[in-house]
Amino acid sequence: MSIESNLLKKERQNVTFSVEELTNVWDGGKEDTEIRRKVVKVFGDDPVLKSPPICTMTREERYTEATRKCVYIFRNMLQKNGIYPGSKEFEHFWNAMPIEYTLLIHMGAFIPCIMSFGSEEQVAKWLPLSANLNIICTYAQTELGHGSFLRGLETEATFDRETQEFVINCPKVSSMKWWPGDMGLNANHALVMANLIVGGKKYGMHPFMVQIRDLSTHMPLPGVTVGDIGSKMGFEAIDNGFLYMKNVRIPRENLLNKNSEVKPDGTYVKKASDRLMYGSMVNLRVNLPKSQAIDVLAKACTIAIRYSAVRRQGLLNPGGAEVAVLDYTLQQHKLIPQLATVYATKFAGEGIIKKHQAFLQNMAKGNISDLAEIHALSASFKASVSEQCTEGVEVCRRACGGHGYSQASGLPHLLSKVTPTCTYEGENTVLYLQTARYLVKCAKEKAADLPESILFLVQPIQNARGNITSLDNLALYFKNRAALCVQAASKKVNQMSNKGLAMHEAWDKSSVQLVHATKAYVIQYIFDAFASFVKEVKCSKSVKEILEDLCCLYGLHYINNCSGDFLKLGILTAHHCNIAEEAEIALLEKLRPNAVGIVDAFDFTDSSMESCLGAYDGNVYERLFDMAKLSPLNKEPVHQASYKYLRPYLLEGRDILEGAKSKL
Ligand SMILES: CCCCCCCC(=O)SCCNC(=O)CCNC(=O)[C@H](O)C(C)(C)COP(=O)(O)OP(=O)(O)OC[C@H]1O[C@@H](n2cnc3c(N)ncnc32)[C@H](O)[C@@H]1OP(=O)(O)O
Ligand SMILES: Cc1cc2nc3c(=O)[nH]c(=O)nc-3n(C[C@H](O)[C@H](O)[C@H](O)COP(=O)(O)OP(=O)(O)OC[C@H]3O[C@@H](n4cnc5c(N)ncnc54)[C@H](O)[C@@H]3O)c2cc1C
Repeated sequence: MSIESNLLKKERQNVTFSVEELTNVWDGGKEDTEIRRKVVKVFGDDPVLKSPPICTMTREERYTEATRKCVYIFRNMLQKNGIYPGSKEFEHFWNAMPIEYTLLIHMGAFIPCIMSFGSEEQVAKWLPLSANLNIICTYAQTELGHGSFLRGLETEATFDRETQEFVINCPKVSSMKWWPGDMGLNANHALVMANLIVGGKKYGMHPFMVQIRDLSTHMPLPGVTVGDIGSKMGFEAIDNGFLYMKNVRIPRENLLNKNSEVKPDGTYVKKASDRLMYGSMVNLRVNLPKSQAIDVLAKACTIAIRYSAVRRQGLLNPGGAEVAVLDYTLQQHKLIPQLATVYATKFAGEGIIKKHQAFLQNMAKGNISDLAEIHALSASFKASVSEQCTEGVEVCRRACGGHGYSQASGLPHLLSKVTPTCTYEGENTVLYLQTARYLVKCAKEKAADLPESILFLVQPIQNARGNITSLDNLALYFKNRAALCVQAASKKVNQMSNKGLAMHEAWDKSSVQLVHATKAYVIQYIFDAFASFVKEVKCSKSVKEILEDLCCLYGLHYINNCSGDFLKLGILTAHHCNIAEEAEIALLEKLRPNAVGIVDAFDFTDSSMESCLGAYDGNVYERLFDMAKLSPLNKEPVHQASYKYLRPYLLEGRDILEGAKSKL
């Protein structure tokens, strides 16, 4: 056993709680852990899913491998192993997926869309075809020229009454669909969001099923120009695409018509609120943060904390032995708060998923009264979590020094996976502004008209009592800050508009405060949800203590990072801030011996991380060396490029050196 492996073994001996029990809490119960492990094992044991490490493959190889594996998974594996939508196993299968996958938009965005936009007959037609991969469909909303401002989308679907068809056109280069995943190479259909035009009248954005490739040859159909948009910062395996359509004709029945319909005579019938057109985005904003951001930060923490426990660098005591970098308070201050973020956002996110499920059940009965609340909550939650996780992964990467820059650490891959969560499914600033719009409206309402999650906005400010670092008091500081920030931002908008500025101008000039206030609102939501979870969870005293400490750390770290705000608003005094700073350092010291245990409890397999720094055995140096040997550049002892371009000068050098030698 290497020295590094021994060091991790010792760390594990010092852990003061049951790692297995914390894993159960993380998974949602013992039974869930068993199911997750069963699914992970099925995937891990299957030889068809083995590939070379991703950092040794080209983009084309990565796309090919990911597509090969996903077709096998969705067509064979899931059915063979009883992993059906709606089953507990299905909930865990994204967790077991290979490190790179395609068909995510087809399975994760298109299929839910067909269920929410399609009539019963349309669902009966398209769902089995897509579930069996007989068709591959992308979600084509964003265009080259517009992504955020959906009323600006330019693609048109014009009704031709004679032929009972819609004619799809992208009038300009800027109107072509750009970015959708699975679209460039794999998709043969696209769910196209286009402006409906009937009899010269525009009815706004509607969803249309458009076939874009021939089902036998896979060649683009007439009028369709489609392809991959090229290399990106990450997502190398995914064929994000462009789609340019000129006079592409589709049958009238291909307008997904659960919410609105065009009759054969051209009559437009609206069956439900326009807002439901945005429902697919709410669905993804609720469900994506866990797999695409929170789990990514959890993996980055696992890598950085295990590595920091084996990496020896420098001395704490002059004359003493070299210490693990995790023993430095500053390293703890970088990494342990990231662990707190993982826990806080995961448990707060579960609350939002439950709220969304309740909303969907009500919607099925025709009640959409909670739509505004769930939209505001999911928009700001997605924005805040993606920001916190992106910043956290970069902190973890840099905390690994030089090796964190190497693809072999797995950290650059994680960073490039989490960064676009700030952009896709709604650019974060745009989403914060959506929530701000709701908060400003709520700030003017009477308490009786508000949902419980927002009541604090209009209630009198309460003073904290007793221990200033108790979870109850921390929750109160966050609530008071959110209420004061939202009230101040609303007041600013009103004052400017009272002074004569048009409402849109007053809004724009107040937008910095509005986004700030929205961030304050969502952080109070996350903290409150995590603190409530910690209070209610049934577990041993030792595991509860870990959770309480992480929750307290999440609150203190945030407060200490923006104490100016709490001071400015009169929520905390300078004396409180000093106590909060000391309390954070004390918590870091307390959590340090359990840090490896806490990341072990995430229970990631080595193959799910592909990291030389983060493997369970801690054998970092040998793994780095083995991975370097696999680099395609090391295939031959002499690389053609060095030989071809450098050799003439090397020969000159040789002659000079040999001449020099002979002169000596
Ligand atoms: C692993 C990789 C996975 C990658 C998956 C990525 C998939 C994608 O990225 S798909 C593309 C996603 N695109 C987006 O999310 C676009 C983001 N843009 C928006 O959401 C815009 O803010 C948008 C469209 C709402 C603005 O539209 P606009 O018509 O100007 O709205 P606006 O006037 O601000 O609001 C109109 C009303 O609708 C409401 N509303 C807006 N969005 C929603 C929503 N999603 N749900 C419910 N209500 C909504 C507003 O609250 C407002 O209500 P009210 O009038 O009562 O205040
Ligand atoms: C990896 C990836 C995958 C994607 N997958 C899909 C997909 O499958 N399907 C799909 O349809 N799309 C997809 N997209 C597109 C994505 O949804 C859009 O890029 C996103 O919605 C942002 O829109 P935009 O690019 O137009 O940004 P822009 O809106 O142009 O943003 C540029 C800047 O303008 C600012 N800005 C914009 N509006 C305002 C405002 N009102 N007030 C203040 N500031 C503002 C933004 O904050 C930002 O700083 C994907 C994108 C990526 C990166």
